[in-house]
Amino acid sequence: MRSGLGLACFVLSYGLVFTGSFATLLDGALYSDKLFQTDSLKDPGIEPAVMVINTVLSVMAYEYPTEKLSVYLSDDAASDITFYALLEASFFAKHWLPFCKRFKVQPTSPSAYFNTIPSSTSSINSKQFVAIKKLYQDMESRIENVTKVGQVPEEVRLKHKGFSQWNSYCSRRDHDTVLQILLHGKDMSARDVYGNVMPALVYLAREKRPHFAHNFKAGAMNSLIRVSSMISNAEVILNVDCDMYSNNSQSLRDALCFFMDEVEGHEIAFVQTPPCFENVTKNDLYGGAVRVSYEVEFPGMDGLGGPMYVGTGCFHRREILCGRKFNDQYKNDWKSGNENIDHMKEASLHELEEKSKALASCTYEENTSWGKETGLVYGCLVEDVITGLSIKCRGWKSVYYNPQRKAFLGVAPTTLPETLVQSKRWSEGNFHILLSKYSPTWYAGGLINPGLQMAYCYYNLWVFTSWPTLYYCIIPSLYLLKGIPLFPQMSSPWFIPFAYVMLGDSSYCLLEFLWSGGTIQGWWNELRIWLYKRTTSYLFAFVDTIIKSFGFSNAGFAISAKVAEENASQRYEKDIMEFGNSSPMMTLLATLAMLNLFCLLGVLLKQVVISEGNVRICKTMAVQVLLSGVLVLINIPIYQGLFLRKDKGRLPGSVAVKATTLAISACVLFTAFT
Ligand SMILES: O=c1ccn([C@@H]2O[C@H](COP(=O)(O)OP(=O)(O)O[C@H]3O[C@H](CO)[C@@H](O)[C@H](O)[C@H]3O)[C@@H](O)[C@H]2O)c(=O)[nH]1
Ligand SMILES: [Mn+2]
Repeated sequence: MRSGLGLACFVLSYGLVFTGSFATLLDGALYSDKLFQTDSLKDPGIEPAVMVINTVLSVMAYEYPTEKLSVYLSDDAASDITFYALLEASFFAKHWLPFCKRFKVQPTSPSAYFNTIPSSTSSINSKQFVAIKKLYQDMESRIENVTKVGQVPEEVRLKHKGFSQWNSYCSRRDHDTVLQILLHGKDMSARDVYGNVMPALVYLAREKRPHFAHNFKAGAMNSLIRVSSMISNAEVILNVDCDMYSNNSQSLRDALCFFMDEVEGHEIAFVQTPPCFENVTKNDLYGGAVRVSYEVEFPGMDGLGGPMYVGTGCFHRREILCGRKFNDQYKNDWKSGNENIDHMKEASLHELEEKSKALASCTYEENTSWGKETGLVYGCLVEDVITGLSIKCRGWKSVYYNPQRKAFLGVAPTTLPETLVQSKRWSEGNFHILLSKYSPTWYAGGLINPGLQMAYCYYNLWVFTSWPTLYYCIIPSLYLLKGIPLFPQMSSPWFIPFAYVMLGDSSYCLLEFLWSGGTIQGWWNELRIWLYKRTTSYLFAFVDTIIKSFGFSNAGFAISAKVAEENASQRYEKDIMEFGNSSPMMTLLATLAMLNLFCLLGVLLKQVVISEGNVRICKTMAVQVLLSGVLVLINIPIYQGLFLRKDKGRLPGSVAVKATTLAISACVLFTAFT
């Protein structure tokens, strides 16, 4: 394979602290006890610097000609601690990269590597292993100390000119662009310990001002696209979230092969790898692995023009991301790429920095097509999916690349509230696409494959599934309590279609799940999450979208937490569900669980008291009993969380009171007045 293509890796980070405008009341309530408190520099933060640099180091160590590789870190919190960590990483990389090359290290994220390879069984020369591990641990503890203190020590600040850029810094939402080229081929000192060229390494915190929308991740990506076009202008861009690391140092070459394919390569805009997570447990309590999507749905879409762009672990062709329309002439157009930066060849690094800084200013995009036709599309909570769709509508295809050794591994949410908030963001974003300019229902018609149109709709219509699900969680149980059958009797032929749908659907889903590598317990857990997402996330996303469309609030990107406190992690490992707050979402879930419990208990009690025997109820209302029964069984973790557990992750007493009162009132009112 020709190794001529340049690659820019974008690592996106929100930095050490939680920032950004929180828009919705619902999110606000949900996050109030967890995230708002992290708004202090001393907090370990939701995206720890050590995690971020591990991502950076893992992509720097790709098996690829280093002079063609540049890595950009976007720090949306503009934290000097993250900058300090990156500076440390740039020194450590001088040892780490040659070590990875020499011993074919996998994964190339040092922390993941040291965690997976116990030193005793290592086949690697143990002296070198011990030495590099020590270097890493020393660096890690220095960074952790600085994070704990919340301040970079004065003597370190004085040693690197980059820190002076924080002199004019006001707050995370109000600061100049901070840009520092830490490693670059032009700089003779940017060599590893054996004197080899290293990949370029750039720190960027784009300018932010209170009165300018920063457009969250999409805004950060667009700044990176521009800044990198000045510094390296590589033809291919890879973007990785800071909570993922490269787990397969070959995957970059493989991905580029798709673009360079002589027959179809010219049609391909991006190559998406599945987001996989290293922290999902065997039975995947929160359904974080999204198995069926990545093992069944995405390969399906691959046959219809290619999968969606899902934001991380995706290789893009720069020009196409910047708005280029498809035409057949695009073939073999690779060489034209780097003319743009030829004129920069003579410039000094300082000049490069200054020129690039201007591209990350918050006024740069005014009256331009950035965020509309150029770069990532703004205004949608799943900026990636809408951007991918817009690219497809311009005539391009994409490729799904799912190598055996996963290309990237990340962190999935480890609590129920986080899972539900993330899913709310996704479903809200997807609903937004349905209503947007690029709606697959009308705009995309004729532009993309009808099958792909349907696939997009499948995701875009998520929010609507909340209504039937809520109906089935409430109404049949209430009618059961009242003694009114809603479904055909078991002896009636009309029962057959119901039985067919119930059995057919659940056994098909189960098989699909097992086939995708899951366990039976995992399927049951996923069924629970399926239910919880539909009754809370999707409902709240729907309501929020309506409220927003009347202009009452703006969309906000609720960042997913990346670290959990010690006890919570232990519970996570043991598959004990973590609730831990009294948000409206938790109250709603608890109320539905209590309602079903009361209805089922009520009806059983009636059977005992009015000794008509169990025969009648089984005959006339079997489906309702089954439905309530399954709902009660699936909600067992909620009952435990409400009444049996004492740890911090349980449901608070106030939720128990609210849920019980609401559920009893619903039962009483329903039986009395209908
Ligand atoms: O204003 C922002 C907000 C987020 N990010 C970064 O965006 C990434 C994704 O954010 P995260 O909180 O981790 O969200 P997830 O729910 O884990 O992300 C999934 O969903 C997002 C869309 O909702 C996609 O963009 C992501 O790629 C996908 O992994 C992280 O690296 C963040 O640092 C920014 O740089 N700036
Ligand atoms: Mn994430």
